[in-house]
Amino acid sequence: MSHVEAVMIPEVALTGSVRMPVIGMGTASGKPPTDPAIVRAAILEAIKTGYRHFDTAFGYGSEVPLGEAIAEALAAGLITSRRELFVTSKLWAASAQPHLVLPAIRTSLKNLKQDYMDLYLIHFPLRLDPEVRSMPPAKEQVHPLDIKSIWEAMEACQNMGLTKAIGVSNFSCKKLSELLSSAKIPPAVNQVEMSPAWHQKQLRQFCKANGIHITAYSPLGAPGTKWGDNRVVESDVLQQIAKARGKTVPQICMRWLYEQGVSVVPKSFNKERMRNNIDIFDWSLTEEELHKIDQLPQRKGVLFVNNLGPTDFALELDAEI
Ligand SMILES: NC(=O)C1=CN([C@@H]2O[C@H](COP(=O)(O)OP(=O)(O)OC[C@H]3O[C@@H](n4cnc5c(N)ncnc54)[C@H](OP(=O)(O)O)[C@@H]3O)[C@@H](O)[C@H]2O)C=CC1
Ligand SMILES: O=C[C@H](O)[C@@H](O)[C@@H](O)[C@H](O)C(=O)O
Repeated sequence: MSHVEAVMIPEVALTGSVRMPVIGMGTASGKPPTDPAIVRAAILEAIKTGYRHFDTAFGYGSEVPLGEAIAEALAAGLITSRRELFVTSKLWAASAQPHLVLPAIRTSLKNLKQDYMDLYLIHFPLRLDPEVRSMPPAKEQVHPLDIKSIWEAMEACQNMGLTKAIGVSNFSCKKLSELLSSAKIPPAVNQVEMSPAWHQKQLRQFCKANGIHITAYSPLGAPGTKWGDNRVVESDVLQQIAKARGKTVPQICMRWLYEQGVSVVPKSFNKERMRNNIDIFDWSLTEEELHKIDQLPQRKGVLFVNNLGPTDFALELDAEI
């Protein structure tokens, strides 16, 4: 494939007729968020490169620039219809109470300048007091999530046509079991950390058995962010595989994740790197390479304690698989 052509990204069927491109562009840049003008330009570049799926959240501050980039892409004829795109956003934990869900999705849609989103996720399995604006919150401002009632409100959003599908993020097998015991609409997706350094074998098995699709976040180990580190990009094993194949370590990560049957949301606002991350569809990993990745040391990288502080509640969430 020529390097000026857009890459065609395959899709996965979620629920009903909803199809999601298996790679989406991540848009989280931490605090303070990246300048919206830079985010908007990066998203436009991503659309030119072939990205059709965008992962945002109320908490990222990237909904507004994403909405602007979509409007600009339509005006410039890069896409002919909003329906060519797949947009995911997430319910911020300070809105994780049943009566706040509808206002929250409406706010996100207003930010996005859209009348529907494709996928709406509960961002975290916890609730914060509505006035919480920054992390870490005070210990008394953090509460368990009332999964049954919050999921009913999510189901109402789908039934009203405000989102095509609903799902969760950062949910363990335990939290998913609780949700499934009362859900009328099962979650289409669980978006969780997954990379060669955190394989999520148990959770993947559980999700497969229950028809829940997994989306991998921090697929490169989130190098250069406040919540990630360099252990994936600096892994000797991954570097050796990459060198032998004439690929980059991020490409080895992306291809490995794709071969595991999950979708992936890498974040890069850099033109070369965002293209590099999706150039993975015309080659595959060998049995031997897969075996080497299977043997890599495993450790969860993105931890609740980093956002909430080292409370018993955060430690408990981090210990769930
Ligand atoms: N649901 C949740 O709780 C969470 C969801 N997410 C979602 O997942 C997305 C991706 O995860 P994220 O945590 O950002 O981590 P990633 O593993 O995608 O890593 C992103 C970092 O890697 C750099 N990078 C990207 N591509 C390359 C490359 N080819 N070579 C070298 N460096 C590269 C980026 O910098 P640069 O931009 O300069 O290229 C950035 O610093 C987020 O943006 C967000 O949408 C993430 C965390 C939690
Ligand atoms: O400042 C940190 C950010 O808010 C971070 O906690 C989130 O961006 C999280 O990693 C996510 O992407 O969902």
